[in-house]
Amino acid sequence: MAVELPSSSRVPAFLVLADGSIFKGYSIGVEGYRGGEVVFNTAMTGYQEILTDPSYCRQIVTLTYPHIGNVGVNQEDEESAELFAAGLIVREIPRQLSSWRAQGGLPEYLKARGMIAMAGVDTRRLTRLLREKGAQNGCIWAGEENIPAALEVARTFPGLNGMDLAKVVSCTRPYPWTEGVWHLSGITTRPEARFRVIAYDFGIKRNILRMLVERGCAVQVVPATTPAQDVLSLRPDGVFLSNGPGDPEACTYAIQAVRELLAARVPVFGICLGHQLLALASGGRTLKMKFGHHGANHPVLDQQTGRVLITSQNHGFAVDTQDLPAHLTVTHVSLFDGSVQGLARTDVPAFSFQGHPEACPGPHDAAPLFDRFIALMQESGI
Ligand SMILES: NC(=O)CC[C@H](N)C(=O)O
Repeated sequence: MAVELPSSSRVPAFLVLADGSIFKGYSIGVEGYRGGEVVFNTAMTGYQEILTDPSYCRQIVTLTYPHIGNVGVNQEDEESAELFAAGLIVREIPRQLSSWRAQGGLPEYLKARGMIAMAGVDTRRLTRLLREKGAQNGCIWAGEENIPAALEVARTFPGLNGMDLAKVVSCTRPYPWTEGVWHLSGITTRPEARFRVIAYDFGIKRNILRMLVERGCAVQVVPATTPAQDVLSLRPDGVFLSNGPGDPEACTYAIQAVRELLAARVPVFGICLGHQLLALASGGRTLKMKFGHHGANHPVLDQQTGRVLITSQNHGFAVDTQDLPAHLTVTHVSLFDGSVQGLARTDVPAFSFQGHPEACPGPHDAAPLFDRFIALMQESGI
């Protein structure tokens, strides 16, 4: 049951889009304002994973599912140490939590972590607008109303095109991922490490690191700007390219590094931004999508097996299908719009996926792609 706060104690909040549209509601986070690109996500679960996914840096996220916060928050569901989204917009916040895993409520968490967020918004109207016009720049504002000032912030936000944000969210120093594998029983185990993997942190999510460790990888995470020679000098069995925010074309240093790694024939696996970087380093191109893919039920066709995978997605750029170089094979396509969802190099051991095989809370249909990376390292090591 949702128990609403008395409206007199609510701080007003509003969203203004660059096209002048206004959405009013009330604050469920801290007071202040932020500009960003407004995107909608259709997932019914995983709001905490979304807020802490570094790929949402500079994006204001609206969730189409109307009740957000029902299961509260807990430490284990964070995909990184920070709340990276620029803002959160929901229809309704239930005041009563129902989960044995909850360690606290969402509004308290948003406030403690300095997030600007609002509820009471007609998220269906907002989503329809974004679908029709495409992702919009906007300003989320919590506190005393000042529409002209918010409109100015929305209109001066430069947009994500050309923005290199991987460098902004990446770790600044290399570190080993030391966490073991937890089990619901409360026991933590550490599978024997058989492969040395270097993971580029362009905005890496913790569940990726967990899935690599579960499969016998010892993982060293390195900053986004690490030169390929530094990575190769560690003689890794494989290199992982993480997800991350912003425009992939703007990450010129990473594109160069991936090119050198491919030339060295080290096994490479890329997810989302990592997939786009693999394409760019291989001579492909990327483009900005109208409103992107953000959800947890996107059907993707595996062209090799004919199987359909239900996948989690979060991207606003995509690999251009036009003029793909001959050494890139399209392994997966979106059944929503035919966009490229998976690539493999025909000449060197490298492949990538646009969606999220690590999706936590799922779906898990694409998880076997991690096993494919293990197999690739195994074959290459012989
Ligand atoms: N989740 C991601 O890695 C997103 C990749 C890229 N920033 C995009 O929007 O397409």
